[in-house]
Amino acid sequence: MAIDCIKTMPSITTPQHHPKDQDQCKDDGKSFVFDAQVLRHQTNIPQQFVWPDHEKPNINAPELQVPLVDLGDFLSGNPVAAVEASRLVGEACKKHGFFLVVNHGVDKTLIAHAHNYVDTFFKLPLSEKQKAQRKIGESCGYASSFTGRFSSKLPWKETLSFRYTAEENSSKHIEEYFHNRMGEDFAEFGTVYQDYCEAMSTLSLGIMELLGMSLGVSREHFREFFNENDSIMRLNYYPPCQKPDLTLGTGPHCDPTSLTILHQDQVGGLQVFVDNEWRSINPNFDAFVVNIGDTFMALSNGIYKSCLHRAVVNSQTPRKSLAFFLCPKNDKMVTPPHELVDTCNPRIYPDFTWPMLLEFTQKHYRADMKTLEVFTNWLHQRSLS
Ligand SMILES: C=C1C[C@]23C[C@@]1(O)CC[C@H]2[C@@]12CC[C@H](O)[C@@](C)(C(=O)O1)[C@H]2[C@@H]3C(=O)O
Ligand SMILES: O=C(O)CCC(=O)C(=O)O
Ligand SMILES: [Fe+2]
Repeated sequence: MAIDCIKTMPSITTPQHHPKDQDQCKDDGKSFVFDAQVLRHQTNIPQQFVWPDHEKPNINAPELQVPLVDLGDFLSGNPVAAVEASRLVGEACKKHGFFLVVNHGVDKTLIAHAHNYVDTFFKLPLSEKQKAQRKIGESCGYASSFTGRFSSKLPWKETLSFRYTAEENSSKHIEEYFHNRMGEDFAEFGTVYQDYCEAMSTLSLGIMELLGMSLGVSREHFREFFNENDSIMRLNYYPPCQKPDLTLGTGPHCDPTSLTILHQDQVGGLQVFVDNEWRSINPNFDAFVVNIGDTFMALSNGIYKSCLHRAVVNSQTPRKSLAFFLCPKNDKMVTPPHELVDTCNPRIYPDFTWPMLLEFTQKHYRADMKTLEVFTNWLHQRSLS
């Protein structure tokens, strides 16, 4: 039996949000396990994975072609390239909140290794993967679907998430984490993701310069804000599904984090919502997909959009993606720079810290396309009571 239990998640009620709308958990005392080795062959998928008709995917959504932002010349200080890259990024972030970067400077062999080790981990027997099991209320560890938290609209995927902290004198904590959780055989695994996260953190600081420039703020402002960051790395593994048109690998959502740097393998499945329709972003090994998340939308005073996206699955081939979620250090106040606020553009979101929003999505609200709006109302209500 592949599935058996559900746990309770505290729910909140605000004028904008009713727990029922989000299909939060009921507490019937049972527990689900998403065992991909079993489920990938089932032609009748469990009801918990069947999404409502209005959210069912078009697995053949039309491709969206977007201009590639060339970071090579920008990062090496070419002023003409900087103006062009900043124009493209500004346009994209105001419209839909994502863009693709090439010539990013990240070693291709490192990216390939990072993908290979996703296979290594997810092909392990369930009991081995569970050595790194994510606990309820935590954002790190192994999670098979979302089975401990929700009873419906479950994503057809497994994930492995871990923290990456960039600060002066920070140790090789990812190596230690895997060594402690998974044993000595995982030493090299830890080294690869330590190196990958360091490369992602460096790349995200370069992109922060570009975002600062494109918003008319100094190049340094957001780079400094994120220089020390407390980020999350997530490995997504989507097993084949015999009913890919009934379910979703990842439901429609905006990332609550600041900036996501995503690398998808050659299988395809990422879709973004642009001009009122879902469009596919075809895989490109040379490119990273960069999404604006809710926290950066707040930092830009709503000028840049948090990207609405989802992932579909297929009946044949497992799919992998590597997601680095850039997050500010815990004590940083998320507040827009003064250049982005004036009488014509008053503040849209109240000040908050990243741990407040993270806790909101872990304890009170299942991240979707309205997270930032509901969180804002929740903060306002709390400050009145
Ligand atoms: C199907 C889903 C997976 C997801 C929760 C959701 O209902 C829709 C949003 C997804 C998301 C995006 C942000 C975070 O990465 C995440 C952990 C979250 O809180 O919402 C994921 C969830 C996931 O990947 O499991
Ligand atoms: O796998 C993908 O392409 C998207 C994953 C995603 O959106 C996420 O992990 O937040
Ligand atoms: Fe996402």
